[in-house]
Amino acid sequence: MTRRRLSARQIERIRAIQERRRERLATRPERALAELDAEQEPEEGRVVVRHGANLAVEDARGHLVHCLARQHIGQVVCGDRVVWQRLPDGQGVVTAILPRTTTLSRLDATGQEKPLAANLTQLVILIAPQPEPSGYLIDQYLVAAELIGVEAILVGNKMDLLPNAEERAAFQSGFAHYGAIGYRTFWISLLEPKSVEGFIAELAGQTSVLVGQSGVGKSSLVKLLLPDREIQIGRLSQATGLGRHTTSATTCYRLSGNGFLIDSPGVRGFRLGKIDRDRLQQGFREFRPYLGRCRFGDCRHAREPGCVIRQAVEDGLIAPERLANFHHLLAD
Ligand SMILES: Nc1nc2c(ncn2[C@@H]2O[C@H](COP(=O)(O)OP(=O)(O)OP(=O)(O)O)[C@@H](O)[C@H]2O)c(=O)[nH]1
Ligand SMILES: [Zn+2]
Repeated sequence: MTRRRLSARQIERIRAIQERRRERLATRPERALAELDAEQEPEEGRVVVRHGANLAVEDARGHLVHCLARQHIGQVVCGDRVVWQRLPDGQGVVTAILPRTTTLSRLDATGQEKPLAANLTQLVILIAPQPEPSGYLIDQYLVAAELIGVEAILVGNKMDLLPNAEERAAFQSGFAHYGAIGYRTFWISLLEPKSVEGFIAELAGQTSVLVGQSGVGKSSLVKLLLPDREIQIGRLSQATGLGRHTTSATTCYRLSGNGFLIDSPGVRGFRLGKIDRDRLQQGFREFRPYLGRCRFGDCRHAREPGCVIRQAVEDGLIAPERLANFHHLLAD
């Protein structure tokens, strides 16, 4: 899980190419399009579906092109910004992956990191009163978000199951410590459309990924967010020749309110891989001001004397359940 930034030069170069293309398209569209095709000059695009070796790339004009990737350029994933070239038959070949800002990865059977999606900006963690939430799982997702370098928001769904105000307040107070360390929290019910508005506004301008336990309402939420999902899939299938496989493929959907949702069974089932103590404690954002200040450099914040993290828990500055989950993750 890595975060890399584009250099100022790279950004400048991409801007210049985009600007030139926009100018040509605006002033002499016929000529510009003919030129593009005739020259088959490398273009930039975004991978919106990946299914095995098959890719659907959205070009600068918003058209979809069925592409295959050139060998040895690395694993291309959904959300990647790529350089591609049109072949005489109208299909394309991806020749390079542009630097990623963020990467969501999983560990494969051999323990190697395999990218699942790229350039996401936000992890949406869905919970509900039923099935009973697991703080342990929430903390795993939060650690992953921290290490990937994306925002995380916590969304409590099915609040209609707690119509009683006291019950609802009691449930919500179990997650107050997340708000206290800066994670935004939303309480919604898909049965009450008004309750979802504030949360939906958080998706604007972001590339979000939705995760959570089975049964919390992920599919239902996707249906609400993407009323045109079937149409988008149909369009992708048709334009790319990928067929209905696109329902199981990782797909970058366009949200109506200016944003993207990257979704697939694989992405929904994403779990934190194995990580060492140093990275793990970096993943607990409220620990960071204390790191390196314990008496022992390799302090595991358990029974060691002079542990500033445990002291912070005793002083009420760090939630005890967060430290407990840190230990649990460390032991796993
Ligand atoms: N009462 C209530 N039920 C809901 C709400 N949202 C979803 N559900 C129901 O919860 C059940 C599970 O929803 P799904 O959308 O299938 O959950 P999921 O997270 O996609 O589950 P998996 O596919 O197993 O990962 C369904 O019966 C939904 O109708 C809600 O806001 N309130
Ligand atoms: Zn310590």
